[in-house]
Amino acid sequence: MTPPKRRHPAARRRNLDGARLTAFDVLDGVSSRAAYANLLLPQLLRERPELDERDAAFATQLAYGALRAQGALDAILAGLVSRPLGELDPRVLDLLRLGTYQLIDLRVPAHAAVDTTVDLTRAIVGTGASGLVNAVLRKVAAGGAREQWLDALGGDDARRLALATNHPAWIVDAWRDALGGDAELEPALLADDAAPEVHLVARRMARDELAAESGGEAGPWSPYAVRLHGGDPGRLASVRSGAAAVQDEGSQLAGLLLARAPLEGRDEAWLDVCAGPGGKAGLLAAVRPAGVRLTAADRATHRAELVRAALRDAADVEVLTADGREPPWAPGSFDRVLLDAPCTGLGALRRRPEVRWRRTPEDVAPLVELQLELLAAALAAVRPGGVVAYVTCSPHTEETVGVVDVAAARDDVEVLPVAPLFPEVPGLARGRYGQLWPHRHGTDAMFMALLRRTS
Ligand SMILES: C[S@@+](CC[C@H](N)C(=O)[O-])C[C@H]1O[C@@H](n2cnc3c(N)ncnc32)[C@H](O)[C@@H]1O
Repeated sequence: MTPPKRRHPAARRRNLDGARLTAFDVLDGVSSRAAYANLLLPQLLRERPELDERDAAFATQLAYGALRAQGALDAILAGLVSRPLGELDPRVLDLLRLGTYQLIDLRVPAHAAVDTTVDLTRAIVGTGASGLVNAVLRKVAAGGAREQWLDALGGDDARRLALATNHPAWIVDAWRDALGGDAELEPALLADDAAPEVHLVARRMARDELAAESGGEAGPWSPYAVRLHGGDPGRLASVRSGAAAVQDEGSQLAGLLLARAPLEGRDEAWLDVCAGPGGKAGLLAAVRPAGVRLTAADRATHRAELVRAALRDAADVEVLTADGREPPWAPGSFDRVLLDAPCTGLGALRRRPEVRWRRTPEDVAPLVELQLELLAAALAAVRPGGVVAYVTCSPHTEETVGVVDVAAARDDVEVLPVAPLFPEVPGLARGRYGQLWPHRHGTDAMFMALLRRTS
């Protein structure tokens, strides 16, 4: 006898609001499989052609918004659920976050936000959980919008700033420290929380042509940058062909730093020691003078493969899978070395909405150790007189100024100030080093330093 078919809740998903279901699937992938929202969401949207442009935009707003706002959402929910949030079924917690985000941030009318979330809960988790979700979301709705909720949650100014700007407290502290005080802290954090514009880089085409093709505008700092206000850059023929690529304008400046560094003597061999997935290597290959050979390495095989793909049309390049600390190249082989070091990524949070909650202060020390080793190895890889550009997509003082100051203290190393190489970029100097900020420059918070081997 065939056993009776059990109706799995997923079978009822068909009748659900597609945008909200997709947003839930993103939150669920992030919580249960440590997925990256910026990779998972586009994949789900491709797999669900029934979602029109408006649905896709709403799913994106919901998923990214709820992930960014997780700190405030959880602070609200913790006061309304009798158990610690960590003891809830993770799917129920994600559904509560989605509903709460709609109520306090998007101001979706209570009946729509609550009813659709209860429907999702019934279909995905079961009827038992839908009662809890209904009761909690009604209390959220009764508490008003985000401002009222933040007032009700109370706490000191630091907690309020962290909740209001959607950052964990330790990241707020790191940004305050890097900015040198409170004066610009709130605008900086708000800019770090806002959805970024898409920036393109014109690698093997004129920037004007790229602007015309994409409908974007020339970026203010990099001579290769075009900024887009919307649309899918993957649809552009020049991006498909590799003549252009998506790249934050700050990352473009970090690559240009290496190319612009003053250098005496031989200038034939450049190295990008942490090159994967190949963004900066692609720009370096395009802007290097004729006769320069570019070597690009990455420790991870799959990242080195991505570099190979990014450089597929470039002549005189070599891509290696190599650990920059135990390199296959001889000491002093290169004239210019870019070290775009692995880091916490605290300066690129606006692109990866969930990363701020995944990172912890304990991540910093092991990264600093790696960064110090890689920087020492990068300095060994350049000839006397050669230059090393040290770059991170984080403003955290320990992995930026802290790391470079150690190398700068050596007798055979001299610091070359960054800001004079970019006279067109105001507010760039961080002492002798350079620091871009989303609220000042509309870029990721990239840190840049330039060192010369003197002997
Ligand atoms: C910030 S990413 C580089 C981004 C890249 N420069 C770009 O613009 O596309 C850092 C890279 O360093 C690589 N990495 C980490 N440790 C390394 C090591 N010891 N040697 C070489 N590469 C390493 C990681 O695999 C990662 O791809």
